[in-house]
Amino acid sequence: MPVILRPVTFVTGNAKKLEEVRAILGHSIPFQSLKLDLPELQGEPEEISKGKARLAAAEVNGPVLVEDTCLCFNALNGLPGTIIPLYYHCCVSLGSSLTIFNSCRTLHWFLEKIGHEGLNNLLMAYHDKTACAMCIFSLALGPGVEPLTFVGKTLGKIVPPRGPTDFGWDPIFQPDGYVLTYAEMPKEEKNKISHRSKALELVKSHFAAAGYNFHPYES
Ligand SMILES: O=c1nc[nH]c2c1ncn2[C@H]1C[C@H](O)[C@@H](COP(=O)(O)OP(=O)(O)OP(=O)(O)O)O1
Ligand SMILES: [Mg+2]
Repeated sequence: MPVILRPVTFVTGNAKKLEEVRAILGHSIPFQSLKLDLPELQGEPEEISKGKARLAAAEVNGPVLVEDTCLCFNALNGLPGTIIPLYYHCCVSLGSSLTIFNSCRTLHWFLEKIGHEGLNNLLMAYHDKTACAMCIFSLALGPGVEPLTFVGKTLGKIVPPRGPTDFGWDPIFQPDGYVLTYAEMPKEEKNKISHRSKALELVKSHFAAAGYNFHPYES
Protein backbone atom coordinates (compact mmCIF):
# COMPACT_ATOMS: atom_id res chain seq x y z
CA MET A 1 0.00 0.00 0.00
CA PRO A 2 1.54 3.36 -0.95
CA VAL A 3 1.87 5.84 1.91
CA ILE A 4 -0.13 8.98 1.27
CA LEU A 5 1.42 12.11 2.67
CA ARG A 6 0.39 15.67 3.08
CA PRO A 7 3.11 18.04 1.83
CA VAL A 8 6.09 17.86 4.14
CA THR A 9 6.49 20.81 6.48
CA PHE A 10 10.08 22.05 6.73
CA VAL A 11 10.28 23.54 10.21
CA THR A 12 12.93 26.21 10.70
CA GLY A 13 13.35 29.66 12.15
CA ASN A 14 16.20 30.45 9.77
CA ALA A 15 15.23 32.27 6.55
CA LYS A 16 18.60 31.70 4.83
CA LYS A 17 18.39 27.94 5.39
CA LEU A 18 14.89 27.96 3.97
CA GLU A 19 16.08 29.85 0.90
CA GLU A 20 18.73 27.19 0.24
CA VAL A 21 16.40 24.27 0.91
CA ARG A 22 13.87 25.75 -1.55
CA ALA A 23 16.56 26.19 -4.21
CA ILE A 24 17.98 22.68 -3.72
CA LEU A 25 14.69 20.78 -3.47
CA GLY A 26 12.94 22.70 -6.23
CA HIS A 27 9.79 20.76 -7.04
CA SER A 28 11.27 17.36 -6.18
CA ILE A 29 9.32 17.05 -2.92
CA PRO A 30 6.05 18.90 -2.21
CA PHE A 31 6.81 20.95 0.86
CA GLN A 32 5.80 24.02 2.78
CA SER A 33 7.66 25.83 5.52
CA LEU A 34 6.77 26.77 9.05
CA LYS A 35 8.62 28.89 11.55
CA LEU A 36 8.39 27.22 14.95
CA ASP A 37 10.48 27.95 17.98
CA LEU A 38 11.41 24.47 19.12
CA PRO A 39 13.53 23.92 22.23
CA GLU A 40 17.27 23.40 21.58
CA LEU A 41 17.87 19.87 22.83
CA GLN A 42 21.16 18.38 24.05
CA GLY A 43 22.88 15.05 23.35
CA GLU A 44 24.26 13.22 20.33
CA PRO A 45 23.51 15.09 17.09
CA GLU A 46 21.39 12.43 15.44
CA GLU A 47 19.35 11.88 18.59
CA ILE A 48 18.83 15.62 18.98
CA SER A 49 17.75 15.94 15.40
CA LYS A 50 15.28 13.07 15.79
CA GLY A 51 13.99 14.64 18.99
CA LYS A 52 13.44 17.91 17.16
CA ALA A 53 11.55 16.05 14.40
CA ARG A 54 9.32 14.30 16.98
CA LEU A 55 8.44 17.62 18.60
CA ALA A 56 7.77 19.22 15.23
CA ALA A 57 5.63 16.30 13.98
CA ALA A 58 3.50 16.48 17.13
CA GLU A 59 3.11 20.22 16.72
CA VAL A 60 2.27 20.08 13.00
CA ASN A 61 0.35 16.80 13.24
CA GLY A 62 1.81 15.69 9.91
CA PRO A 63 5.03 14.94 8.07
CA VAL A 64 7.96 17.22 8.93
CA LEU A 65 11.54 17.80 7.99
CA VAL A 66 13.93 19.55 10.39
CA GLU A 67 17.60 20.42 10.07
CA ASP A 68 20.56 21.17 12.29
CA THR A 69 23.93 22.45 11.16
CA CYS A 70 27.31 22.17 12.86
CA LEU A 71 30.71 23.59 12.09
CA CYS A 72 33.50 21.42 13.43
CA PHE A 73 37.19 22.28 13.87
CA ASN A 74 39.63 19.41 13.58
CA ALA A 75 42.55 21.07 15.38
CA LEU A 76 40.96 20.79 18.78
CA ASN A 77 40.54 17.05 18.52
CA GLY A 78 42.74 16.41 21.51
CA LEU A 79 40.64 18.25 24.04
CA PRO A 80 38.78 16.28 26.70
CA GLY A 81 35.71 14.49 25.47
CA THR A 82 33.76 15.68 28.45
CA ILE A 83 34.10 19.25 27.25
CA ILE A 84 34.04 18.65 23.54
CA PRO A 85 32.09 15.69 22.22
CA LEU A 86 34.08 13.79 19.62
CA TYR A 87 31.76 13.03 16.78
CA TYR A 88 32.31 12.34 13.13
CA HIS A 89 35.98 13.19 13.76
CA CYS A 90 34.85 16.72 14.30
CA CYS A 91 36.05 18.04 17.58
CA VAL A 92 34.64 21.46 18.28
CA SER A 93 31.04 21.11 17.36
CA LEU A 94 29.42 24.46 17.32
CA GLY A 95 25.96 23.46 16.24
CA SER A 96 22.75 23.90 18.09
CA SER A 97 22.87 20.18 18.63
CA LEU A 98 26.23 20.04 20.33
CA THR A 99 28.00 21.77 23.13
CA ILE A 100 31.43 23.27 23.47
CA PHE A 101 30.73 24.22 27.05
CA ASN A 102 27.49 23.42 28.79
CA SER A 103 26.34 26.99 28.84
CA CYS A 104 27.14 27.58 25.18
CA ARG A 105 24.38 25.91 23.29
CA THR A 106 24.06 27.27 19.86
CA LEU A 107 26.41 28.24 17.11
CA HIS A 108 24.11 31.16 16.55
CA TRP A 109 24.79 32.32 20.08
CA PHE A 110 28.48 31.57 19.70
CA LEU A 111 28.78 33.51 16.45
CA GLU A 112 26.94 36.43 17.99
CA LYS A 113 29.31 36.54 20.95
CA ILE A 114 32.70 36.12 19.29
CA GLY A 115 32.03 36.74 15.59
CA HIS A 116 34.02 35.53 12.60
CA GLU A 117 37.25 36.91 14.02
CA GLY A 118 36.71 35.06 17.29
CA LEU A 119 36.10 31.79 15.47
CA ASN A 120 39.38 32.34 13.58
CA ASN A 121 41.15 33.19 16.83
CA LEU A 122 40.05 29.90 18.35
CA LEU A 123 42.41 28.26 15.87
CA MET A 124 45.22 30.81 16.18
CA ALA A 125 47.47 28.49 18.13
CA TYR A 126 47.00 25.62 15.69
CA HIS A 127 48.54 24.94 12.32
CA ASP A 128 45.54 22.80 11.37
CA LYS A 129 42.71 25.06 10.18
CA THR A 130 40.67 22.25 8.65
CA ALA A 131 37.00 22.04 9.43
CA CYS A 132 33.89 20.12 8.58
CA ALA A 133 30.48 21.60 7.85
CA MET A 134 27.80 19.10 8.76
CA CYS A 135 24.08 19.06 8.24
CA ILE A 136 21.59 16.62 9.69
CA PHE A 137 18.04 16.43 8.39
CA SER A 138 15.40 14.38 10.17
CA LEU A 139 12.19 13.33 8.52
CA ALA A 140 9.20 12.27 10.62
CA LEU A 141 6.21 11.13 8.58
CA GLY A 142 3.87 12.01 11.42
CA PRO A 143 3.47 12.01 15.20
CA GLY A 144 4.58 8.71 16.71
CA VAL A 145 6.48 7.63 13.58
CA GLU A 146 10.21 7.00 14.15
CA PRO A 147 12.20 9.75 12.37
CA LEU A 148 14.86 8.98 9.75
CA THR A 149 18.09 11.00 9.60
CA PHE A 150 20.20 12.11 6.63
CA VAL A 151 23.71 13.51 7.10
CA GLY A 152 25.77 15.62 4.69
CA LYS A 153 29.33 16.80 5.24
CA THR A 154 31.62 19.15 3.36
CA LEU A 155 35.28 19.45 4.30
CA GLY A 156 37.16 22.73 4.16
CA LYS A 157 39.18 25.17 6.21
CA ILE A 158 38.59 28.20 8.41
CA VAL A 159 39.89 31.45 6.88
CA PRO A 160 39.65 35.18 7.74
CA PRO A 161 36.20 36.39 6.63
CA ARG A 162 35.67 37.11 2.93
CA GLY A 163 32.41 37.88 1.14
CA PRO A 164 28.90 38.91 2.20
CA THR A 165 28.05 38.45 5.85
CA ASP A 166 24.35 37.67 5.58
CA PHE A 167 24.52 33.95 6.42
CA GLY A 168 26.23 32.66 9.54
CA TRP A 169 29.80 31.44 9.14
CA ASP A 170 29.74 31.33 5.30
CA PRO A 171 32.48 34.04 5.09
CA ILE A 172 35.02 31.98 7.07
CA PHE A 173 34.44 28.54 5.50
CA GLN A 174 36.43 27.73 2.36
CA PRO A 175 35.53 24.30 1.01
CA ASP A 176 38.34 21.99 -0.15
CA GLY A 177 39.21 22.43 -3.83
CA TYR A 178 37.89 26.01 -3.96
CA VAL A 179 39.58 29.40 -3.67
CA LEU A 180 36.32 31.08 -2.64
CA THR A 181 34.56 30.96 0.70
CA TYR A 182 30.93 29.79 0.80
CA ALA A 183 29.96 33.47 1.10
CA GLU A 184 31.94 34.49 -2.00
CA MET A 185 30.50 31.74 -4.18
CA PRO A 186 27.43 32.29 -6.32
CA LYS A 187 24.51 30.68 -4.48
CA GLU A 188 24.11 27.98 -7.14
CA GLU A 189 27.72 26.96 -6.64
CA LYS A 190 27.40 26.65 -2.86
CA ASN A 191 24.17 24.72 -3.32
CA LYS A 192 25.95 22.19 -5.55
CA ILE A 193 28.65 21.28 -3.05
CA SER A 194 27.37 22.24 0.38
CA HIS A 195 26.81 20.05 3.44
CA ARG A 196 23.12 20.96 3.07
CA SER A 197 22.87 19.85 -0.56
CA LYS A 198 24.62 16.54 0.21
CA ALA A 199 22.16 15.78 3.00
CA LEU A 200 19.23 16.83 0.81
CA GLU A 201 20.40 14.53 -2.00
CA LEU A 202 19.93 11.67 0.47
CA VAL A 203 16.49 13.00 1.43
CA LYS A 204 15.53 13.16 -2.26
CA SER A 205 16.80 9.62 -2.89
CA HIS A 206 14.76 8.40 0.07
CA PHE A 207 11.61 10.00 -1.34
CA ALA A 208 12.30 8.59 -4.80
CA ALA A 209 12.88 5.08 -3.43
CA ALA A 210 9.92 5.14 -1.02
CA GLY A 211 7.52 6.23 -3.75
CA TYR A 212 5.26 8.19 -1.41
CA ASN A 213 2.05 9.53 -2.88
CA PHE A 214 1.11 13.05 -1.93
CA HIS A 215 -2.38 14.20 -1.13
CA PRO A 216 -3.57 15.89 -4.32
CA TYR A 217 -5.51 18.68 -2.66
CA GLU A 218 -2.91 20.09 -0.34
CA SER A 219 0.35 20.58 -2.24
O1 LIG B 1 25.09 26.81 5.52
C1 LIG B 1 25.39 27.58 6.45
N1 LIG B 1 26.36 28.51 6.30
C2 LIG B 1 26.71 29.34 7.28
N2 LIG B 1 26.10 29.37 8.50
C3 LIG B 1 25.13 28.47 8.70
C4 LIG B 1 24.74 27.55 7.72
N3 LIG B 1 23.73 26.79 8.22
C5 LIG B 1 23.52 27.21 9.46
N4 LIG B 1 24.36 28.22 9.75
C6 LIG B 1 24.45 28.94 11.03
C7 LIG B 1 23.15 29.57 11.44
C8 LIG B 1 23.20 29.52 12.92
O2 LIG B 1 23.88 30.66 13.39
C9 LIG B 1 24.10 28.33 13.22
C10 LIG B 1 23.42 27.12 13.76
O3 LIG B 1 22.46 26.68 12.91
P1 LIG B 1 21.16 25.93 13.45
O4 LIG B 1 21.07 25.92 14.90
O5 LIG B 1 21.12 24.64 12.74
O6 LIG B 1 20.06 26.90 12.83
P2 LIG B 1 18.96 27.86 13.44
O7 LIG B 1 18.79 27.63 14.89
O8 LIG B 1 19.28 29.25 12.98
O9 LIG B 1 17.69 27.39 12.63
P3 LIG B 1 16.62 26.22 12.96
O10 LIG B 1 15.38 26.92 13.35
O11 LIG B 1 16.47 25.47 11.65
O12 LIG B 1 17.18 25.36 14.05
O13 LIG B 1 24.76 27.99 12.02
MG1 LIG C 1 18.26 25.78 15.82
